[in-house]
Amino acid sequence: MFDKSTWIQLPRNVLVGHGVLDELADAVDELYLTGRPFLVTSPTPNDIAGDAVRAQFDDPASVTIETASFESVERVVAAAEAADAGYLVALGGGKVIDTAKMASDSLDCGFVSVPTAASHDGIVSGRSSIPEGDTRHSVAADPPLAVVADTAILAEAPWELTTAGCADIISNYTAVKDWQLAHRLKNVEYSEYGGALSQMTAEMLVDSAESIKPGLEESAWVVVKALVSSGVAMSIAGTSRPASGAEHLFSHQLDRLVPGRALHGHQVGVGAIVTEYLHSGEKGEWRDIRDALGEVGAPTTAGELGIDDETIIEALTTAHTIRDRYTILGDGLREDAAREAAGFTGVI
Ligand SMILES: NC(=O)C1=CN([C@@H]2O[C@H](COP(=O)(O)OP(=O)(O)OC[C@H]3O[C@@H](n4cnc5c(N)ncnc54)[C@H](OP(=O)(O)O)[C@@H]3O)[C@@H](O)[C@H]2O)C=CC1
Ligand SMILES: O=C(CO)COP(=O)(O)O
Ligand SMILES: [Zn+2]
Repeated sequence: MFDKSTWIQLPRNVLVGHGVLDELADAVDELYLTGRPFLVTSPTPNDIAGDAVRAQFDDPASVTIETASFESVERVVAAAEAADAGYLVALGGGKVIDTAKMASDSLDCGFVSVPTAASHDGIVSGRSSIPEGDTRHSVAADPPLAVVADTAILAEAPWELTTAGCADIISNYTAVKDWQLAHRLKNVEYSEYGGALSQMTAEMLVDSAESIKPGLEESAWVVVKALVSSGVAMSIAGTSRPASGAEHLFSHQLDRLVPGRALHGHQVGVGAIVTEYLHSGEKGEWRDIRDALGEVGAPTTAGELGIDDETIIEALTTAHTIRDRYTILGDGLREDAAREAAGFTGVI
């Protein structure tokens, strides 16, 4: 008997372009949402666009969070319940969107994603990435009902946020390789569509790398479209596997060892250089990854991340413990192998 089934959830409206923030209320109207709008944001995004969002709604309520954590999710849920919120509007970077995504799931209400930085591919994904103690959960959560990505705001954000988004996309190369490896060795379910879309998204971004330059709004356009596409790949796959492999485990471990030191996208990019070396060896494609990162202006070394060599080695040798996700790291990278890989690739 044929017994496969799948449920792919995607946003209904995706608005990307100059000034689309002004169309937020129209995009929300189209969704037939009812009740009081509740804005979830963080300090900088609130300063940049909080008032512009609030001005479009009657009687909005809001909360500001500082970290992506289960405590923040609980705080948002409690504040939204107290405000009798009908739906959430997430205005900010990855931590705000992940927190609002989980809170809306818990509140059983819809949410709308309004990214202020083209820094990560969680903008439309059906996953939340939340750290807890020694581990980091990739939690299934309904994706946004709509995404409103104003390229005027994204282009004004510090350039490093955009290069972090590029690196999060470039890391799809190694994430897909890890997923295919886990499929072959551990029979992990693999989605051809999810894998192909993720890989194609990385290829298209790298092919456009020349046009990704600071000060050009078109760069924000190219990058945010790739981030949307990568998020769709995760939604198709029903897992973050298309966009998160060993390079992400390495970055999550860095978040524990040296919290807040470097951006998520920058860390996963440097991680991808090393894990590509582990996949394909000295003559392999790690140079292509490094050069693609370099071309968009993302870090390629520990020094550029502002992280010392020993912390890089500790993260590489312990990354496999972060979660039960089989990758090229297997049951752990030996310290001498980690030094060889990071040294040969020039990461340390
Ligand atoms: N769910 C998923 O599928 C995915 C989730 N992620 C997660 O997303 C997070 C990374 O996202 P990222 O956006 O890098 O991290 P943050 O949300 O922490 O944002 C990074 C910094 O940028 C600031 N900021 C945001 N917008 C602007 C702006 N327009 N101008 C100036 N500063 C701005 C933030 O300010 P402030 O401090 O005030 O917030 C913050 O200091 C990680 O937690 C990662 O795990 C990443 C990829 C996929
Ligand atoms: O960052 C992600 C994809 O870019 C997903 O994060 P996780 O590794 O927590 O699933
Ligand atoms: Zn990522």
